[in-house]
Amino acid sequence: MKYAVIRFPGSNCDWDMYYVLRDQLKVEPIFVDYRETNLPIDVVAVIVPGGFSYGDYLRSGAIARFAPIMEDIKKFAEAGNPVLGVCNGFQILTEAHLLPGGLRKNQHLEFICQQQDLFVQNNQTTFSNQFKPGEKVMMPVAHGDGNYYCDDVTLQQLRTHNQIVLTYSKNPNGSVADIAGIVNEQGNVMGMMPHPERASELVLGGTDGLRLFQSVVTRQLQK
Ligand SMILES: NC(=O)CC[C@H](N)C(=O)O
Repeated sequence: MKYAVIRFPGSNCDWDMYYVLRDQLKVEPIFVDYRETNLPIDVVAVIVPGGFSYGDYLRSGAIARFAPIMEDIKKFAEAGNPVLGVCNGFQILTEAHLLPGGLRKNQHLEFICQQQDLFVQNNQTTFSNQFKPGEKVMMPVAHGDGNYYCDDVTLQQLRTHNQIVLTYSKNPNGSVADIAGIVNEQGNVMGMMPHPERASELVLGGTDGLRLFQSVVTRQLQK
């Protein structure tokens, strides 16, 4: 039962993620290099961590999506397995079309790094079942390109299928409909700009992020 943390050139939240999975969540994490073509057979969840893959050149996540490991991540996702992208991971998953929409430069064109209040809009997903509906939670954001955009038709689809999981209580970046995190229509792929791995220990200011990871474990134990 391994949790794969994918590493690209420029990933920088990989160790934070590994540490939280191992020491706080008590599951077995492994790093998987972007040059690999196959995920190890005993992987039960994939996490694409934050960072600046390929220096954010061209557009955040736009180069990483062509990395060899992405083909197998797509197959893994299509088979219904959980895939979570955080920050740059979210950007990579939209660029790879595993999630709809895209991430643009923050409206005010500045990098933001701050604690952020969020609302849980859907607590029925693989990634949010340990929250109460409408609950206010806190996780930090740290991004320059966190401005989620999708067209009106896509937004309507997101709403119809209950795919909006997290919204900002005070929109920090100009995201459409205050969106901070979404799932795909099947509900097994999630992308979010806030960093749950930086909110998984009291010493870091809170443990709301840990409950997001615990949601994944809970869902797996129910299988
Ligand atoms: N913390 C991160 O993952 C940063 C994400 C991204 N490279 C940005 O600045 O928007």
